[in-house]
Amino acid sequence: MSHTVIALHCQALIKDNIVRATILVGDSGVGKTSLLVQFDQGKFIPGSFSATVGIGFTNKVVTVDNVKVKLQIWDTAGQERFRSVTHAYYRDAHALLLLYDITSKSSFDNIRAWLTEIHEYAQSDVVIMLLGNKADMSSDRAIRRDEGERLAREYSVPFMETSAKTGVNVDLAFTAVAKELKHRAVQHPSEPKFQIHEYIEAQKEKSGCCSYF
Ligand SMILES: Nc1nc2c(ncn2[C@@H]2O[C@H](COP(=O)(O)OP(=O)(O)OP(=O)(O)O)[C@@H](O)[C@H]2O)c(=O)[nH]1
Repeated sequence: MSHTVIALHCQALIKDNIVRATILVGDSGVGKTSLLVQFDQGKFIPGSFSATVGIGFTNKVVTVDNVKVKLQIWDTAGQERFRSVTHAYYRDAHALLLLYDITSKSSFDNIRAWLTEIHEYAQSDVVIMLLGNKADMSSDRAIRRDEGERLAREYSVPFMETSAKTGVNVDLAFTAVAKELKHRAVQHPSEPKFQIHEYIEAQKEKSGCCSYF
């Protein structure tokens, strides 16, 4: 087969474009903007913290099983005074990444309040993922990994620890969400139901991620 034919064949396999809105929420300073910059540009900008004002926006395409999933990612401001702006975006969100900072007990304690808000304003079938960010800062850790796991189990949501600084699990978090959204949109009858928890565990094992923490 010539290169041209192979290219055309591959293009034909990319059947659908799925566009899905994903929003990042959590207390101010937990690392939402940094996580998005790491996912989008593969870099971490250290230095002074500049809080998001209102809302930021980035488009990112993830190819899942030959289907392009365009994630429209909304980076919300964690500060209380922007909360009404954030609420307006919940309704249209297909997925929500909810972050706390593993070095901040208050950001973890506030997760229950965030989940209450999400259940009040978002669609009932929204995909939610809980992320414990700043996993590279193990010497300042205030929340053990098993505490994050337990909270996630209580709310039946997938969980992982991430580091926007080192990039650990950042791609995995967004890819797992994109896969779940793709499978919900394009589910072939012969395909078994996608299990996001199983996918995450299998990927973590493959990368040996968790020994980093
Ligand atoms: N060590 C470390 N620092 C991080 C990580 N993620 C973010 N930070 C730092 O934490 C601070 C806050 O990060 P942001 O990404 O601005 O936090 P945010 O959640 O977007 O904050 P708001 O915009 O106010 O809601 C910055 O100084 C970042 O450099 C991480 O994974 N590891």
